[in-house]
Amino acid sequence: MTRTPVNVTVTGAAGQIGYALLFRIASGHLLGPDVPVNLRLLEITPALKAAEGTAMELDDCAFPLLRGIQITDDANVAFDGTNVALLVGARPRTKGMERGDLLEANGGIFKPQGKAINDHAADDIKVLVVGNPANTNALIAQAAAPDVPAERFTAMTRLDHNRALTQLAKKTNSQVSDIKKLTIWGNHSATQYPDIFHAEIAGKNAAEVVSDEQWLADEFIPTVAKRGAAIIEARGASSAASAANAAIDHVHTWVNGTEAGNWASMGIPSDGSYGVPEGLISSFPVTVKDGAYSIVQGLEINDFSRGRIDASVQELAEERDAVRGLGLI
Ligand SMILES: NC(=O)c1ccc[n+]([C@@H]2O[C@H](COP(=O)([O-])OP(=O)(O)OC[C@H]3O[C@@H](n4cnc5c(N)ncnc54)[C@H](O)[C@@H]3O)[C@@H](O)[C@H]2O)c1
Ligand SMILES: O=C(O)C[C@H](O)C(=O)O
Repeated sequence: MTRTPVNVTVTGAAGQIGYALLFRIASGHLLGPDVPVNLRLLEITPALKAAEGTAMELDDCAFPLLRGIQITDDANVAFDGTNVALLVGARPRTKGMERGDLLEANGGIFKPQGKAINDHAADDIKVLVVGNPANTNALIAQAAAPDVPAERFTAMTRLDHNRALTQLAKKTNSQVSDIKKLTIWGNHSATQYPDIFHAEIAGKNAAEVVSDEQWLADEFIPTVAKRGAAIIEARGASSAASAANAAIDHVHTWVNGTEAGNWASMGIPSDGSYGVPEGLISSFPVTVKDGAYSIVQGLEINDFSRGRIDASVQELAEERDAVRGLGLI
C-alpha cells in the first residue's frame, strides 16, 4: 500500500541546524523508514537562495522517501497542510541586546508563524520549537494558535537529555543504552535541572550508583546546563548536528512512542503537575503512546531537586510575564 506523504515544515532551513536536519528527515529518520515526506522549507527572503542550494543537494541524494520540496518565504504557504512543524529559525542574541529585545524580536517571528499554523496546518499538526529561547517561543506560537490544541506545541529539551545521558554514562562507566528514566526539568537554559534521582543504570538507581552529591551539584548539572555555551566557545558556532539529532529524536519519540520502562524529556504545556504553573511550557518526564504524550506522575521530588526545579520554573514564569508585557501572548 502506498502511504500518503507526511508534510514536514522546517523554518530556518538554510541555517546550520537546518543543514544537519533536512537530510535525516528525507532519509526516514524522523518518522520511520517507510514514511514518505514532503519537505517545506521556510526562510527569510535573503536566505531563499541558500535554501535552494540545500534543496539541490537533497535532490542529489535521490532519497526514495522524499516526494517533494517546496521553498518559500511565506509562512502561510509553508504551513499549509503541515503535519509536523520544526520551528528552528530564530533571532539570535547579538551584542548589546537585552533579554527583552530578544523576546520581542522572536515574538515577531513566532507569533505570525503560530497564526499561520492555526490557519493552515493539518488537524494532526505537531510542533517542535528549537529556536531559542525555545520554551517561550513555543508559548508565543501556541498563544497565536487558539484553534490548535495547546499540547501540540512543544519545545526541545531532548538535546539536554542526550547530553545528560552521555555525562552520566561516562561517570559510571556504563553505556547510554543502559540508562533509563533520566529527566530534564524546566527551561532550555542554564537553569534547567537534569535529574538522575529516578534514573536507572542497568536497573540500579543512578543516584545510588553515582553516590557523589558533590559531583552531581558541581560537575554534572553545570556541565549539562552550560553545554551549549561550551560548544559555542569551542566551535565558534552553536551546536548544530547534535541539535538536529535531538530534534529528530524528539519528533520520532512523539510519533512512534517511548519504549516500555523508559521515558523522555519534552518541553510541554504544564497541566500543573509537580507544582509547575499551568500553561508554562516546561520540560517534564513523559511517556508517549499512539502519538500522545503523558507526564509521568507520582515521582517523589526530594529537596535537592525541588529547589532546582522551582528556580528554572521561576525563570520560565518571568519570561512568560515579559512576553505578556510585550503583548506577545
Ligand atoms: N533547543 C535547543 O536545544 C537548541 C540547540 C541548539 C540551537 N538552538 C537554537 O536554534 C536556532 C537556530 O540555530 P542555527 O544554528 O540553525 O542558527 P542559524 O543562524 O545558522 O540559522 C537560523 C536560520 O533561521 C533563519 N530565519 C531567521 N528568521 C526566520 C524567519 N522569520 N522565518 C524563517 N527562517 C528564519 C535565518 O535566515 C537562518 O538561516 C537558534 O535560536 C539556536 O539558539 C536550540
Ligand atoms: O544556541 C545556544 O545558545 C545554545 C543551544 O541552545 C544549545 O543548547 O546548544
